[in-house]
Amino acid sequence: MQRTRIKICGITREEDLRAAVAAGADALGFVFYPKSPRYVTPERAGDLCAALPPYVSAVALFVNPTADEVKAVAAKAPLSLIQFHGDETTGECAALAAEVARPYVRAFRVRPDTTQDELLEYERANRAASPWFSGVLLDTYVDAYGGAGKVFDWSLIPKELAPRVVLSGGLNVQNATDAVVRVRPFAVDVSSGVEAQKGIKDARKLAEFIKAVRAADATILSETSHERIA
Ligand SMILES: O=C(O)c1ccccc1N[C@@H]1O[C@H](COP(=O)(O)O)[C@@H](O)[C@H]1O
Repeated sequence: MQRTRIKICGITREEDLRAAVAAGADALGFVFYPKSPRYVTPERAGDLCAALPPYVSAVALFVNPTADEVKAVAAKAPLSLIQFHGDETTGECAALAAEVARPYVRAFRVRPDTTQDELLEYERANRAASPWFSGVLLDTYVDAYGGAGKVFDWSLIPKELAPRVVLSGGLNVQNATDAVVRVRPFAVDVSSGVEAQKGIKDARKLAEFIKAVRAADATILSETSHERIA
């Protein structure tokens, strides 16, 4: 069993970046969607990324970007991965990622009537579309693009897809352990659940969130080693 990877999204300040890294985050997200309260300019992201140690990834989150916007970010900040979180098409994501030669995850915003077949087909089609496609991120459908703090029904996630997905949408200190034990995703992504206010992280919530995910990892490990012995 691998440990669950953790991304903290919506970093706008160096002290939050340092707190997330100190707490054990694997990846940090920078939001390049001007309407978000967590928006940072490409220049600001570049400055913040200068404080990143090795082996911690920088993720660039876009909502319906132009090629020039993606290129401007790639030129200013050392991003490892793109997160497309808007209404981009499969082909647009593939073309934009190829243009800057970066892997990407693509958000699917889950509705109450989303089917398991729809989610499996979404992953299949994206994987077929581009060698830069890295995986599906599942968020909750709301009347906005993201960072809304709303949970969706995790039982909609197909069992065979779960080990490859990034689970997001309304995760927080209270539900993180349960989310990981129930879904067993590859990674989790949190933004508003570890904030003191919009765009400002809370160092204590960050540390507790990461502890809660690690507690889930320990539970899963002990369950799987019991299964192996039995
Ligand atoms: O964080 C934002 O401001 C944001 C804006 C536009 C699209 C996505 C955004 N964030 C992503 O939304 C999900 C869920 O966030 P939350 O934990 O429920 O607040 C997450 O993947 C963020 O990366």
